[in-house]
Amino acid sequence: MKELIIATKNKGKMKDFIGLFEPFGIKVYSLSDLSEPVEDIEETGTTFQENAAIKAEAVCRMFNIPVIADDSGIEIDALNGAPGVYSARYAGEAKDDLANLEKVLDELKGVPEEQRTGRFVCVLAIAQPGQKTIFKRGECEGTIGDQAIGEHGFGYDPIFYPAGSSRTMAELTLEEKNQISHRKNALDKIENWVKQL
Ligand SMILES: O=c1[nH]c(=O)c2ncn([C@@H]3O[C@H](COP(=O)(O)OP(=O)(O)OP(=O)(O)O)[C@@H](O)[C@H]3O)c2[nH]1
Ligand SMILES: [Mg+2]
Repeated sequence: MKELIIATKNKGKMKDFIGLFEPFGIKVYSLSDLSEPVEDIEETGTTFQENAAIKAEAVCRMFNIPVIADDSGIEIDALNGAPGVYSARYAGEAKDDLANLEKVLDELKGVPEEQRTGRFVCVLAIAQPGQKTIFKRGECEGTIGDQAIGEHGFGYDPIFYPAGSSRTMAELTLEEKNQISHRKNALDKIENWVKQL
């Protein structure tokens, strides 16, 4: 079976990726799956693209093989695009999914439904030895609810209604999320690269 390293330690992202790469017959490994421990990579960028590049290129240099990184987040229009690039740490360095979504719900208190629009964004970076890094962006439009509903997924999934859906992203099965997500939409754009692996 073909193998690929994803430069992430996020278990929720990895679940998505395992499902997304399975149809290609590719087994994906996160940085937590490797026998050599990889130190946390500091995300010093101010854009998804910068952070995706930092993660993919650092791990590509370590192992000298092609690596994919995902930098992602949720942009909420009524919050001027926040949490955006800072989604993982919105409520503090602990990267606490529940605290993050509660902070968003708090900040959106009193904001009417039609103004609760936003989107998930995913930028994938492919770093390959001796080559320029490639970037592809995927988005998933939707609205933000007023309470957390659903057990699947991670992050802000329990408060995010994909456009046209009466269920939150966390009420969808992994297979359903993987048909419409920002991650799927970004991965579709590198399908040819994935197929030639
Ligand atoms: O509900 C969600 N469903 C998703 O599908 C999703 N994708 C991203 N996010 C949010 O954005 C942060 C990524 O930040 P991020 O790209 O810096 O990753 P991270 O720091 O968690 O892990 P790593 O990949 O850097 O190791 C995550 O923690 C989440 O808060 C999502 N939330
Ligand atoms: Mg991160």
